[in-house]
Amino acid sequence: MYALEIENLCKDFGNFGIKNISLKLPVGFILGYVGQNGAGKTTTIKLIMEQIKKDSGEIRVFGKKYTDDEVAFKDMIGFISDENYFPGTFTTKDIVKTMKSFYTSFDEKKFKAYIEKWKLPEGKMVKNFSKGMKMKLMFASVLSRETKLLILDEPTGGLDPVIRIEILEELQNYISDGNRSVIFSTHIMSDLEKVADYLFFINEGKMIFNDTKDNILEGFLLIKGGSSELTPQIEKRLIGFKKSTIGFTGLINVNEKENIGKCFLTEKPSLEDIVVFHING
Ligand SMILES: Nc1ncnc2c1ncn2[C@@H]1O[C@H](COP(=O)(O)OP(=O)(O)OP(=O)(O)O)[C@@H](O)[C@H]1O
Repeated sequence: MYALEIENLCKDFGNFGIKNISLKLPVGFILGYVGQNGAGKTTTIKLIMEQIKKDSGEIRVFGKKYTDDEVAFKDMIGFISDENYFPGTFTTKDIVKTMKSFYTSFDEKKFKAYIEKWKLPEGKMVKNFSKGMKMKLMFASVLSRETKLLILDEPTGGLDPVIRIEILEELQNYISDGNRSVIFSTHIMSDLEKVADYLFFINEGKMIFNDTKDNILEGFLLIKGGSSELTPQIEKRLIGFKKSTIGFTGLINVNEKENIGKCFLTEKPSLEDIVVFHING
């Protein structure tokens, strides 16, 4: 069984669409959902959460569809978006009251421990919290429930490096018993390098690649050569490239190495290189 299984998911908005997306996230792992602004990350997340209706396809969380049992489906999921979803006038006390009324598994003691650990002010209204404090508050509320899958839409965007690292550590703790999984969208490649086990790269609503992070890093090579070496034959083998005054750098599939000849310098790409050259290509 998979923590999250998506099969042939489609949603057409007219000028944009999610086009036949499929993915499988095994239990006990973290998947990074990557793509440019407007690539379709939030739309995919909203489709999983049934905040918008899909046109076709199947979505299962731990084997269950939303339509099997809405409450049980939502109970399994902890959702965090990059925007605070608590009313601005709420204090931590109001959050406890609300969470208790919605979720039987909400553990007030655990919540209070997070509030203390992260030094979140108890009397202050949420609207007066900083961005990092609001994000920690959402994490505290979600992590104080019994969930199996965290779905996070840019949870670390706009946060300082210290808070980002704390949050990434929480994600690793969350999956450490091997029974839970995380999917998170992000633009921050260093966060993916730190914690993601799997990567899904979406562009213009379509899947570009989807594999373990290690396979993706091993699957491509950077090649470097002089300007005159960038012949049309070489160019067509490149996934993407950039030119400089003295030469070019391009990305190839690792199994193209034999076909491009030996005159080029090769280097292992970073995740950022892989993503950027795919987009430029
Ligand atoms: N309800 C809607 N109706 C019509 N178009 C929509 C709707 N929701 C999203 N879109 C379009 O879908 C496209 C993808 O948007 P989405 O928010 O999924 O991108 P994203 O990858 O999350 O981008 P970002 O990184 O900027 O958050 C955009 O062109 C957006 O305008």
